[in-house]
Amino acid sequence: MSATLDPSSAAPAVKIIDFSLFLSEDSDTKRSTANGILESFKTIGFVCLTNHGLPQSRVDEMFGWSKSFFALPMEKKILAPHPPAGTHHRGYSAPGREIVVQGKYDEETVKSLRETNQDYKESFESGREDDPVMPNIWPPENVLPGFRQACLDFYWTCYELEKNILRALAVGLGLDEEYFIPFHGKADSQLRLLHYPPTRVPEGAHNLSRLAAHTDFDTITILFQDDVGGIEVEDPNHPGSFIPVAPVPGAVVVNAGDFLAQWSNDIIKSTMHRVRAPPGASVDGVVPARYSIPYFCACDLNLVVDAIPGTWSDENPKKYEPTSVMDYVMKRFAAAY
Ligand SMILES: O=C(O)CCC(=O)C(=O)O
Ligand SMILES: [Fe+2]
Repeated sequence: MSATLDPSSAAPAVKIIDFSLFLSEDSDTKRSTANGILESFKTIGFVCLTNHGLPQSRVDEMFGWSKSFFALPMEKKILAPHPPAGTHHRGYSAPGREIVVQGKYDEETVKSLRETNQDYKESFESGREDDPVMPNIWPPENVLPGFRQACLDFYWTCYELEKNILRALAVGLGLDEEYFIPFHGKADSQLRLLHYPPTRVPEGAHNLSRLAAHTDFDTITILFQDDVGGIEVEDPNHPGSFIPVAPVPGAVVVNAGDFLAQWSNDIIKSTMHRVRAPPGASVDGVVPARYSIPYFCACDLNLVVDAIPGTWSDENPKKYEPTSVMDYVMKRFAAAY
């Protein structure tokens, strides 16, 4: 049912679980698969799911749209500008320096990026079209015809997978399979397209950072990645030491966010992760581009949630007060931008 990515390492590698076993009709198989997923969330906060039911052709298509969007000239991409405030997290964010986008990588630039640990990426964020809190910001339709609809279609496809993973978590926690669904009924999620441009690695330099270590602050994140690699997860037993999550064809990487950790009274872990230019991936000193697509699943913003039943007891009391999702999420968005 499951395997580890790096059996030779003492670190608890991220488990690979065949999600079709949860989707099966057999209740024992379902339960043991759900238990495996929950166990991964409790130990390392990450799991890799194969056979998750979202057709690979849809994923490939979305990566195609992402490449087309990021390949547009800068003056077109900034027609969908991310607003200055992080609390309206939609639209296009350029890399810290335009020189990076234009592909002029001089050693000084790379060095200073590395020293300041500046994230070396560009992104495009979208959500559901009728979101009153964060309306979408699209490029004009004629800039990339079909892009808007493709993002929306993929968003709703991810929402189906989100609900199935939430069902597995509920079963793992011994709750009714539908427990988490009404908390995520509005689909207040966010689809993020990410492009890490090719990077020249100066001679002697190691471990170029593409995305600084952070935790996500949602319920769960579903990550689609290309085959370049580079995402790494902090080893819970050795803080400061990171474990690579190798790309598995057709799989998604799923991780718990801070909101779920808190909601679960901290029995589930939200683990630090980062993206680095994978060592050994460079060709003539240039690390290839990385494309990834995280889909962040959040609770409905209008709700107030209290600790999940079964995660607290007299011996292990609730650690947190009931929390307004809107307050929690907005504070984090404001701080992140
Ligand atoms: O690009 C990746 O694989 C990671 C993205 C990520 O962790 C994030 O956007 O929060
Ligand atoms: Fe993340």
